[in-house]
Amino acid sequence: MENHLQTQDWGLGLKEKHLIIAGPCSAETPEQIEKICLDMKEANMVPDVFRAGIWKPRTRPGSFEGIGEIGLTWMEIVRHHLNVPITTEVGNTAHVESALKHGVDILWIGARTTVNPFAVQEIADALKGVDIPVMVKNPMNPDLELWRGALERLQTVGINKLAAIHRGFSDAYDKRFRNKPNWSMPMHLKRIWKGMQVINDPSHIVGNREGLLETAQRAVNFGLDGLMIETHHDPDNAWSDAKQQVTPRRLREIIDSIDFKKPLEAEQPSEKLQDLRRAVDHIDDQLLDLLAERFAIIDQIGDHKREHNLTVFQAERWKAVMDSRTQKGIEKNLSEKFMKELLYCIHEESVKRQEKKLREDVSVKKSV
Ligand SMILES: O=C(O)C(=O)C[C@]1(C(=O)O)C=C[C@@H](O)C=C1
Repeated sequence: MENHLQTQDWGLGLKEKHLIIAGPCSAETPEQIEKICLDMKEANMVPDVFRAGIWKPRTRPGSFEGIGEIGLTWMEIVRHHLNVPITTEVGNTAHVESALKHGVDILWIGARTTVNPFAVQEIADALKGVDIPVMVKNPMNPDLELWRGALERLQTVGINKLAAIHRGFSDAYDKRFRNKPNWSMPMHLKRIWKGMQVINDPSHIVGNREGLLETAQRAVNFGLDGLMIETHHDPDNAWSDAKQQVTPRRLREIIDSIDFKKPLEAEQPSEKLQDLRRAVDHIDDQLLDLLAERFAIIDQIGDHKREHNLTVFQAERWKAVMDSRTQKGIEKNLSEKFMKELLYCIHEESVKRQEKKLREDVSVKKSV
């Protein structure tokens, strides 16, 4: 599925790269909305898009679950002061109807909704025939197909103005993050869905104010297309997500500290870069030849195992291979994690190849 419209073609006057989406976690009162807008202007931090949560999915009942539809009437205040498009999260058909009634410019689907194809389909059905951009946050769990599937469900009903948001993934053990980032997943999404822009949401990834800059910078380094950062005039007293919101002034500092890299595609690579890339091409060719050679030998070992009735998986040998190669890799300045992942991958392929041969052999025997 491709040929969706990118942010710069949404008809909202947005740019292509490094969109800044900011605003409070939740709309609380008209006064709060106005104060945030005024502080944004004062700090010279008017975002490209203003965000405000109206309905908040909370983990447990009892905490503030959003102000509801009335908050949408306050968005006129934003239009008056900032004159930028407005986005809010929708989690069901009623939210969609209400958001459309009040002229919300961009919708987003949250992680807790993306995870449920029934819910996404209901929202998509409610949007049939409507011309509105929709951004889809990654599901709670790192499941690329589920993320892609949600975008496809929207495109199938005719929503063509699409973008994705990486807000990290729930992780029961790693408590360094509120939602652990998985940088390879948005990059993978961009690879399989050409032109898909991915906004990064460092607020939900780090869950505090201190780590925002570092995570935002990493997102830019990984080539993501924009940032969504929760912004409140008085973060400590925010009604939701108080710990991770920043003032417009602080947001200005964060944005000014980020080193926005140039997109390389836009210009001709220098002579030096071209030389270095040629060297990489050459090494990759050699790597592939060596891998092909290794697997040719693996196939011979497979034949031998079949003839001598040996199991494909050889735990002791494999442990020795893993340990020695990992150690050698570390000595050559390759990370242990990388070495282990690479070796697992190679081993899995070896086992699959040998096992396939064994199966073929069984089916030949059966047919004679
Ligand atoms: O040494 C073997 O028995 C092999 O088949 C090779 C190999 C490998 O890829 O290095 C593959 C499978 C075994 O579990 C152990 C090692």
